[in-house]
Amino acid sequence: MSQTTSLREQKTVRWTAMALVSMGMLCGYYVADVASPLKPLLEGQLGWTSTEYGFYTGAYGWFNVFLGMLVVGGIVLDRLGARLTGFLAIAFMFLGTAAQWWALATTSLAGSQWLGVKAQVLMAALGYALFGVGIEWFGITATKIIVRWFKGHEMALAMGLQVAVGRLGTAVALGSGAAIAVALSVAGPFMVGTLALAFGLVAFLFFASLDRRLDASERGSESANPEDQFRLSDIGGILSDRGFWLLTGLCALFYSAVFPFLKYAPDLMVQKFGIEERLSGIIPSLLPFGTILLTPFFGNLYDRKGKGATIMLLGALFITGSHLLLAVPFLKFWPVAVVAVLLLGVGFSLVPSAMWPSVPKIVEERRLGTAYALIFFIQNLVALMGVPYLIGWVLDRFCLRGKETVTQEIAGKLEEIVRVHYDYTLPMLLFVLFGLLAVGFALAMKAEDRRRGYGLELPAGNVK
Ligand SMILES: NCCCC[C@H](N)C(=O)NCC(=O)O
Repeated sequence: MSQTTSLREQKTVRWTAMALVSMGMLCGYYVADVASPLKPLLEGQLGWTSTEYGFYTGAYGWFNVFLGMLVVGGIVLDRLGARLTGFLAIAFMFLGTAAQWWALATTSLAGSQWLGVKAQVLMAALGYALFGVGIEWFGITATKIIVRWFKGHEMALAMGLQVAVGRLGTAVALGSGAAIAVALSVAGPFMVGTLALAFGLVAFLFFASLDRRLDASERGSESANPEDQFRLSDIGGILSDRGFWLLTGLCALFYSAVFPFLKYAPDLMVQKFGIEERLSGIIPSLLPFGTILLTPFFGNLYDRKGKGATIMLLGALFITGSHLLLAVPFLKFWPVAVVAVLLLGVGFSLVPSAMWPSVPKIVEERRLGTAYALIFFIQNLVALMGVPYLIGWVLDRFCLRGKETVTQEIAGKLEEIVRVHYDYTLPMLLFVLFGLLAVGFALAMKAEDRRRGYGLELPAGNVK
């Protein structure tokens, strides 16, 4: 069968496939980040501490790391294909979000403890952990789908756009989460997320039928050639590559400076810049909004001009500078926060736009699902589980400045809530440290690329 008759050669069809898959990303990222603007409300209305919030938000990685679900996901993807893995992923996200909705809405858990933890906190955490499996499986599946549909075409642009659609979900979550919670209840944003994921599932079923047609147009299955089948022994091959480890290190450190920051950014706006709780997600939402245009822009630049390793280095420098600005204690005016968040947005666009399309330059296609899963595994362990918990613990242990009881209107009623005050200097310095370490890894990656000739500085069309 000649390449020209394949369905992927039709531009409209491959972009339709990309759009359908991106719906899952949109809804998934909304739920992933919707708790961030709720932190002050979880503390004020439900009596959570920062450590409990960090415990809950770090639960994202529990099953991925401790049950090895990310590696299982990579193997399921490479052996059973993207359609089944994608379907399971959205189903996990849906169930995990419904569980979080229930945990925050029910009164039946009030006052109970499970394993020494507030039952409500643990139930919400377990829901988030299941959701975390789903969104990570979906992330690696969507990336592999893009490689399959776009290789030899606009691959970095498509990956950039897919990430950008996800970031739109984050922006909507940050911008609207607190307002929905104030209007309905603190569980309200999770109800919206559950409904959105049902929609994402339907969109993915449409994609699956298109993908089946792609198979038919190529008269084969997703992995028709036995030579192309993934083998367990391939894991050793991936792990013995220094370039793979440098990219993984950069990924873990870069995302440690960004994703956990997003979990605390609305609270930082309240605590340091004096922004009203209801509006606390607005400035942080500029971050994902900025990346919506910039990530595909830099992805397109990488496709056409190359310079992937340089783009990653620049991105790491931008995030370090931005966190430094936010760490300075006397810079408390909200325009400083806007500038810093915009700088962070540039960094948050530069690194992923070059990092994810660089993986196929380092790892063979048949090993890609597992390679992405291994990278995400380390990222989950460090950036999505360890660091969010660490920041919550640091806040409670070293940064508490006092508490007061205030009256606030919630769902139309006046209620007394507790307002907790923190000094965010130390957590921000930790984010600066992660940025600096990411710069170190980006420099080492650039040197390794020169030595091994991965082609990270070359334009598209040079994938091995
Ligand atoms: N807040 C969503 C977390 C997604 C984590 C995922 N492992 C990932 O890194 N995706 C790529 C990205 O840049 O969002």
